Amino acid sequence: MVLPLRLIPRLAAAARSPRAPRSISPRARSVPALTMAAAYSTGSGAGRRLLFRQLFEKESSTYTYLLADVADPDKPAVLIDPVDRTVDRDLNLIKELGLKLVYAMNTHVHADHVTGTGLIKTKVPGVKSVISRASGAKSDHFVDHGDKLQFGNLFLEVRATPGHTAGCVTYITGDADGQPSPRMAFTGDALIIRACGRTDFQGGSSDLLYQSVHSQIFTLPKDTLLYPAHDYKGFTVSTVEEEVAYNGRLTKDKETFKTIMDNLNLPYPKMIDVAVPANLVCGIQDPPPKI
Ligand SMILES: N[C@@H](CCC(=O)N[C@@H](CSS)C(=O)NCC(=O)O)C(=O)O
Ligand SMILES: [Fe+2]
Repeated sequence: MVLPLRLIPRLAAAARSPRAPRSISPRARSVPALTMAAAYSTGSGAGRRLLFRQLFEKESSTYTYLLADVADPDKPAVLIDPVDRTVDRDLNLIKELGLKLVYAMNTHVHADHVTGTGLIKTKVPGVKSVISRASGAKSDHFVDHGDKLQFGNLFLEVRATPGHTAGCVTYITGDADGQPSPRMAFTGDALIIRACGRTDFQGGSSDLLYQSVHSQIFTLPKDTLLYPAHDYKGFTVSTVEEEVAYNGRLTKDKETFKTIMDNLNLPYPKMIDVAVPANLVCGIQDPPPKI
C-alpha cells in the first residue's frame, strides 16, 4: 500500500521545506534519487568520501570489495577480488550507485575461483586489471610494495605480503589530503579472520607468511579494519587488535606456526587446475558469444 504524502508527516514536511532544493548541487540534482541515497557510506566527516561495500560469492566463499570516492564528481571506483560468477551482480550495483569503475584489482593469483577482472574488461571498456608484478600474471597495471593506486582523492597503498603465494599483496586505504578516513586493509589470503592462507602451493612459504603478517599487518594501527578475501566461518571483518590477540595460527611463535601450517592437510581447491592458468592472465579475456 502506498501512503499519501500527507499521512507521513516528516516526509511531507521535507517535501514542503524551502531549504531542501538549495542543499542539493546542480550536478547532484540530475542523479536519480536512489543513487543519492545509496552512494553515501557510513562514517562522518572525511569518511563520507569513501563508499564501501562488502560482497560475497558463496561457492568459493570469496569476498569482493567495492570502494569509491563519492565526493569526487566522477565517483571513481575500484573492485578488489571480483569473481567471474558474480561480475554481473557487481557491475549492476556499480551502475545503480552511479559509480565509474577504474580498476579491477586482485590481491593474488587465486587458486579456487576464476577472477572477474578479465570479464569486467570485456564489459566495461577502459577498466584496468591490476595485480602485483611479483605474481607473474599478465595484467594492464602492475603494483609493487609501496605503490599507491589513486581513485579520486582516495588511494590504496600496496604492501607486499608474500607467503600464501609469492605475489600476494595487501591493499590499505588512505586519503590523498591526509584527511582521516576509516583505515582498512584488504589482506587477500595472507590473513583470514582467526586464520591465514595455506602455504602448500604457488610458491607458498609459512616462514615468509609469518614474517609478512607480523611486519606488514600486525604493525598497522590496532583499530585498522581487516577484510580478507575468504571466510569459511561466517566472519565478515576483524581488526589488527583482535587478530594480534586471537588469531589461532599467527599469535604463536614462528616454529609453532610452521608446524601448524605443515599439518593443515587440506585438500587442494577443487578448481585449482582451471583457476590458476586463467588467473595468470587475469581471468577470461574472450567470453564465448551468447547464442
Ligand atoms: N575447499 C575450497 C578451498 C579451500 C582453501 O584451500 N582455501 C584457501 C584459500 S583459497 S586459495 C586457504 O588458504 N585456506 C586456508 C584454510 O585454513 O582454510 C575449494 O575447494 O575451493
Ligand atoms: Fe588464495
